[in-house]
Amino acid sequence: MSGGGRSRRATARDYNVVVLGSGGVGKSCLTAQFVQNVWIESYDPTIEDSYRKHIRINNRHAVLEILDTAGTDQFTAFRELYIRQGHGFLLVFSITSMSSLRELYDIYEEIITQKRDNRFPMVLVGNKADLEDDRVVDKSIGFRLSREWGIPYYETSARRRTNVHEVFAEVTARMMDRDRPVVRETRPRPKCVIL
Ligand SMILES: Nc1nc2c(ncn2[C@@H]2O[C@H](COP(=O)(O)OP(=O)(O)OP(=O)(O)O)[C@@H](O)[C@H]2O)c(=O)[nH]1
Repeated sequence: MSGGGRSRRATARDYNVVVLGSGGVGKSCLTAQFVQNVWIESYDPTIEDSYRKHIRINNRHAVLEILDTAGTDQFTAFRELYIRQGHGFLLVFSITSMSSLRELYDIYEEIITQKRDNRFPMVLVGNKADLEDDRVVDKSIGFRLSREWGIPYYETSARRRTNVHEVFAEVTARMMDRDRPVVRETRPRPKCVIL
């Protein structure tokens, strides 16, 4: 490293964020909105996509390597590998599908078992919150589960760009907090907008 002051970017830490959840819940749309500010109307099942994005949280800079995973059943074999790579996870379901929420139970268990840590950085994400008329998962269920798991719950709409940045900011803040030794400063929580 050259003399003089190190740039802020040079001190940035890389984090792997893995976006998990069943097929069609909106993992790719959330990721595309966060990384590229674009909305994707069509459904093209993902095999695996990764993105790189710089983010600044409470004056600290991080580089996120975001892995948008496949939700369809034939790819569950890869989940162990995804989990091994992750420093933080977005657990995504659709508020229009109770089964998509149920499928997260196994994923959550797999994470805490593999990481041997039930405080691992994770955020529970109820997507498609713009489809209120089709809602089958009540907000109270999401909040109850998030309390049980000890992780935050956000409702998002990739379509309307609601809370998209917030969920990535929240998991990043948690990954950063985890890196800190002993004394933790209190940080303002990223604002959560519930639709
Ligand atoms: N109304 C609405 N539709 C959404 C939202 N997010 C995603 N969708 C739609 O849901 C469909 C599936 O979205 P994807 O982002 O491809 O879902 P995925 O979870 O990545 O699916 P897999 O790749 O199969 O795992 C697409 O037609 C999207 O346009 C949302 O917030 N609101």
